[in-house]
Amino acid sequence: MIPDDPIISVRGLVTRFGKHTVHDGLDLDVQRGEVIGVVGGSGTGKSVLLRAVVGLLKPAGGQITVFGENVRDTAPEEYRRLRRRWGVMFQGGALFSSLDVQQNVEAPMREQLDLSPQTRAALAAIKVRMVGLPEDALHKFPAELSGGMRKRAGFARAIALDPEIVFLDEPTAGLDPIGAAAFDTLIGQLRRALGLTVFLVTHDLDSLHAICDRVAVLAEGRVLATGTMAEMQEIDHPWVQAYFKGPRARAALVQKAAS
Ligand SMILES: Nc1ncnc2c1ncn2[C@@H]1O[C@H](COP(=O)(O)OP(=O)(O)OP(=O)(O)O)[C@@H](O)[C@H]1O
Repeated sequence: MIPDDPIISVRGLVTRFGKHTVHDGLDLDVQRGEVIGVVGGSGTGKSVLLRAVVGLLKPAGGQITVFGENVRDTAPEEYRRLRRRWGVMFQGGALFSSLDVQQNVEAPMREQLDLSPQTRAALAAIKVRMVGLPEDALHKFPAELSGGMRKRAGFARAIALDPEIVFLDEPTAGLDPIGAAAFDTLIGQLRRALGLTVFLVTHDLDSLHAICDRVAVLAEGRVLATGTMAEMQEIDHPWVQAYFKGPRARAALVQKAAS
């Protein structure tokens, strides 16, 4: 792969559930090392796009390559090898409720790597520390954690295998503004420290301002526009105007200017 190739490339993606077409010829490129924020109205297919890119959902058409490899048509062993290079945090953290935090973080390691229990435990402890959880969180079950701690634990699991890309589905949803800002800071810090590419599905304008290099707007079954937050101001589309120039957008801008 030549270095300037996109790390993720989606061409002509079509996804359907029965007669309902979610994506109808969607194109998107993500460059290595960038944080891209995927936004769009409810039900426009942001999570479905994420699931298609990581190979959890079979599209009706189009092509998706990650690291230059075709995700859709890989052999199981090849897909397993690809999956090792990315981490996913689904909505709400999506932890296994019957496993404690250490076991949750170890889960991808058990599946993908042949490590001794001691090494796994040591690596899980490092990941938990990296996401800012206290050491005693390791032996807590998801139900014993706050929403913010659960998200951090989900993030620790997403980086368990030292991925090159992390996919985060609405990581700040449901957090109070202080917790959400702290989570944005964490994403920014880990992105810099680990050289991550971040595919971030979000509704959170503050997150877009704080950590995204570029935004991709989903509407009408495709990516309507991509660009910086400043470039979004210039897009002449009713949803884009309402979202990026509405009262919440102005509040987020004021907050950014003050920070
Ligand atoms: N497994 C499924 N079976 C049937 N329909 C589905 C399935 N998953 C998603 N959909 C439909 O696909 C559309 C897009 O869903 P998706 O979850 O990607 O939306 P979204 O943009 O992430 O929305 P939100 O911002 O509300 O989370 C919705 O109409 C949803 O009902």
